[in-house]
Amino acid sequence: MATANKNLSEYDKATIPNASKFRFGIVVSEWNETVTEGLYRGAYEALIDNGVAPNNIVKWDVPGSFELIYGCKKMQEQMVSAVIAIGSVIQGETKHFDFVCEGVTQGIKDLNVMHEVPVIFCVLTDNTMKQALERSGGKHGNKGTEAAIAAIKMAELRRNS
Ligand SMILES: Nc1c(NC[C@H](O)[C@H](O)[C@H](O)CO)[nH]c(=O)[nH]c1=O
Ligand SMILES: CC(=O)[C@@H](O)COP(=O)(O)O
Repeated sequence: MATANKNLSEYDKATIPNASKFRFGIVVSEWNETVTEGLYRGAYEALIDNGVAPNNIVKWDVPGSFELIYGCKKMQEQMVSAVIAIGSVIQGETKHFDFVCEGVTQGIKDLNVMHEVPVIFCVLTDNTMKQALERSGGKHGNKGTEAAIAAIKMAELRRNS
């Protein structure tokens, strides 16, 4: 289903585990900061809405989405239940977009394979700034909210497995 056919911010609280026992690390790219800070707000608010204490949310900033890989690796070493990687990659004039997107995708996948702490992929890969803004608190909702719910569910799965 395309994002255009669903609102990224919608969730049924009755289906979400209580997250008061969890601690989350959020690593945020500074590239396209208007977008990434909007994603962070969505994630933070959803975690709080589901019982996470403010002092159990740790935020680190990194220069760009490619640095999310190293930042999330180091965040996994903290005492956290799950990590959320937040970035916004927007197509420019060259193929750099393709390499950044592929590199970050593979890097975050590798972190999930190699280490115990789940890393949630909250990296927008858009053709335009308009698309990115629409998915970070605009008409399509907020992918940060979606990522926070995924983080809670994966933290619960890790706790029970
Ligand atoms: N163009 C975008 C970048 N590029 C920067 C890279 O992520 C990286 O920081 C640089 O190559 C140094 O290693 N990053 C984004 O997050 N979004 C972009 O649109
Ligand atoms: C994703 C990028 O690195 C890209 O936005 C950079 O723009 P350009 O391809 O025009 O150098």
